[in-house]
Amino acid sequence: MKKRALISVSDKTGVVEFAKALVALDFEIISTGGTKQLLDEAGLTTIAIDEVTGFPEMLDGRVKTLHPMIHGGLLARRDLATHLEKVKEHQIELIDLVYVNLYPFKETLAKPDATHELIIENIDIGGPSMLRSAAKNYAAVTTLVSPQDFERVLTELEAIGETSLTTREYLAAKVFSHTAYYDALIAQYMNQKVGIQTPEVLVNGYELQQTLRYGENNHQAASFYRQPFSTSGSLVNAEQLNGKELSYNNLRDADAAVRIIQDFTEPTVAVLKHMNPCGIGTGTTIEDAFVAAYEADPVSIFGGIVVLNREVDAATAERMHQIFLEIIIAPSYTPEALAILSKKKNLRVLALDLTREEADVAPVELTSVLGGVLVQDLDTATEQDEQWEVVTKRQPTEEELAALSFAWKAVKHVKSNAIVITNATRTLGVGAGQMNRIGSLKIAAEQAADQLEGAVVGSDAFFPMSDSIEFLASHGIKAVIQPGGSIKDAEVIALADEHDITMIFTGTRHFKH
Ligand SMILES: NC(=O)c1ncn([C@@H]2O[C@H](COP(=O)(O)O)[C@@H](O)[C@H]2O)c1NC=O
Repeated sequence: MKKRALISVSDKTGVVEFAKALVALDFEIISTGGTKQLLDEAGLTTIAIDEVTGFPEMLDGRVKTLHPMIHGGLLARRDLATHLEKVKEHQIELIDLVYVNLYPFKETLAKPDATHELIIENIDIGGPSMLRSAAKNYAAVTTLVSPQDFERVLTELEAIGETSLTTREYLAAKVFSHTAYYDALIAQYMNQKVGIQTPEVLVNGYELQQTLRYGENNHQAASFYRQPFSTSGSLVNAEQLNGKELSYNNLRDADAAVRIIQDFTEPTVAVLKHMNPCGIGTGTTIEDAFVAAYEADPVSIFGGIVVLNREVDAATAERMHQIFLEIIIAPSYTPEALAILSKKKNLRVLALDLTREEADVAPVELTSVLGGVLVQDLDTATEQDEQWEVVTKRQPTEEELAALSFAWKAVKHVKSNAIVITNATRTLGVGAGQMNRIGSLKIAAEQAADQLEGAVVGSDAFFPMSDSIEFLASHGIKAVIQPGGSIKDAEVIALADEHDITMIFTGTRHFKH
């Protein structure tokens, strides 16, 4: 007896060739409306689904294959006499192979003018049902969701007249991932539609972007997955113009770099090491900004990641060419600049639109912990200085205010406890990740060294002790910006007044762990 294949696909790429190959292997083909029409036009003889079900396709295609004549043929266990007797009793013919791809739900969501009604119509019901029935019965049924697997299946059929159990099981695993991802997209859409922010179960789906050579260390396996709808300013959209493949650590550093630069509008360059900025500089041109970022820390830039928020010109490229760098990220490069940077074959050069996407809902980030994930809104807050409060008697000068604004934008991107010492155009000292605040302050001050005259300090969280103020006073610092909110605020303010220091409270904390 001939074997039976059921083919019902929305994306019809390659389906004619696949069906022809199956027919040549002595399969008969059952098919639904549009798919059948295409196959018939290609000269194949196929069986209409309603011939099998005895029911017309109805309700605008909402009901076509949802029928015991189909699901019985897919689900019946071939090793159980009772099952085989039952299908025989109901004249259900067994189906051996299924190729289904689903209504384009994701593609519909991506259309800017898609109505809710259209989106709902693009939820496939019959397709996933068939895939699940067939995949559950992988002991006997071969299930395909993608042309990727045509070759493997056809090769086995040609060689031994059937697919191997290993292949059927592998394909079933793919199917269940495929339908789960499809449903995750539907769940996400519906949650967003009705405003469920904290669903009972979290079913985010991701698509493989690339496998990585290894993770943080070379004994750790790693891969990179992208969200279904990647946002602009995200590394998944970066075009690599030169250099070695990005590693796990590169991706994390590059991501941190993109986050920093998105908070700056004027020509700005940030240099990072291990996800912390070692220098941030601004200028009237991108070359000026690079010089400022370089001068911020000419030592740590060695092996660093550089992100620039303007097109890279030849002059800036020439400066960067003089230094050993890991990655350069910018929106674009002049041909001359790219030619200069490409002289180093390992230097990773990425072109990326750095604009932060305006989202309808707050973008969230997931952080894994042992046994779960934490979900939070991205820290996209960039406070307006009108909301800031000068809590000391001394008011900032205009120049100090510009420097404090810069310091506040910079310190947000430094690991806590974070202290930056800056002027209005660049960082002078960065104290990152120390276990006490004064420790970070001392590191930043040591780096700023003889540049403290007129410099200001930014602190990502409040000063829990007045010792930091004593330190600032003894180093001649005259202006500080911090969130405020400590039980010792009054003491800290009084001490700042005593030393004629200006202090601004922003009211917003920027911890970064
Ligand atoms: N309702 C059903 O019984 C049903 N059975 C199959 N489909 C889908 O219909 C599509 C193919 O339709 P056509 O062959 O008419 O172009 C496939 O994406 C398949 O997943 C169905 N449609 C949606 O649920």
